[in-house]
Amino acid sequence: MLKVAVPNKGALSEAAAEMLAEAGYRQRRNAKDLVCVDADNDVEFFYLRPRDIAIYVGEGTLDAGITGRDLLLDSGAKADEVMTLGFAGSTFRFAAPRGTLTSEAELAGRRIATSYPGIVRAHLETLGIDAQVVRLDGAVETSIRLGVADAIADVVETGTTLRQAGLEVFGEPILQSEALMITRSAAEAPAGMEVFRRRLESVIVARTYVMMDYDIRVENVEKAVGLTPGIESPTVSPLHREGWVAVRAMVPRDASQRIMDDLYALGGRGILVTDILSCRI
Ligand SMILES: Nc1ncnc2c1ncn2[C@@H]1O[C@H](COP(=O)(O)OP(=O)(O)OP(=O)(O)O)[C@@H](O)[C@H]1O
Ligand SMILES: O=P(O)(O)OC[C@H]1O[C@H](OP(=O)(O)OP(=O)(O)O)[C@H](O)[C@@H]1O
Ligand SMILES: [Mg+2]
Repeated sequence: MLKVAVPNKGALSEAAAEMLAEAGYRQRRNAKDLVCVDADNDVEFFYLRPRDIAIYVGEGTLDAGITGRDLLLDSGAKADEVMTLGFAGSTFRFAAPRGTLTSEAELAGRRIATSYPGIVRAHLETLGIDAQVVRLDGAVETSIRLGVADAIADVVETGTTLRQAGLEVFGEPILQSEALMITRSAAEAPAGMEVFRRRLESVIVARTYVMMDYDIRVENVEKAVGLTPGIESPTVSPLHREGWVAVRAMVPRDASQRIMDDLYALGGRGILVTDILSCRI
């Protein structure tokens, strides 16, 4: 049975469970359950602290996991990104009280609070800066006011938490993070891994693309297909009406309105957009 680690709480947990459910996997009913066996699909899900997931996968105790790139890098575990999952996007950045620090060089000799000491130490080393790293479990934004640090390095999404704490980012972003599927480095894929990967990929594609159908005059079909090239190649079928064809292609969801405008301007009519429920491409 394939063993998969899923975040049991925090920013990744709900979106990960939703994605797995959409991929047709059974998920726990109760937020306190630690394990959920999906016997029909031959997968066992383990609900673990997001921070621990890369460690289990890196050790080979579990076959695959869902975690954040920042957590994977901070852990130093021997696990690799298989694919990005399209949620929990964030930036990892230095911040300090407004108007105090303006560049990384000013961190020399200061205290930096973070829940990600592995990333911060490695980054300071790359920059050649000697500073003290103070490891905290969370809510690091408060640490400066409470006097244990001069700056922080933390996850920033909207920036609301920083603003509320009177802090502002400075220097270059340390890294871009997002949710990932990870597996053990250099391990042979166990049975069922490829099916698991494909199912997650199918959810991402179904979320990212929509199906577009339209009718167009034959003489404009090449131009129209240029706007809707699809993933492999669009389907072009004859219409009963002389001189017209019907075209069907997958298009990126976020570009669909613009593509419809362009198709309409080209003479496309009966342009329909539908959701893709699931797919294999
Ligand atoms: N506001 C956010 N927006 C997007 N991603 C976030 C946000 N906060 C955290 N993350 C991401 O979620 C992942 C895990 O963070 P999370 O805060 O859920 O775990 P944790 O801090 O270990 O647990 P907890 O906060 O429950 O103590 C990381 O990859 C992080 O980048
Ligand atoms: O830029 P924002 O949109 O405000 O989001 C970023 C905040 O979200 C996370 O906190 P979380 O709720 O996980 O608390 P924690 O710091 O205790 O982990 C992260 O650690 C930041 O504090
Ligand atoms: Mg957190």
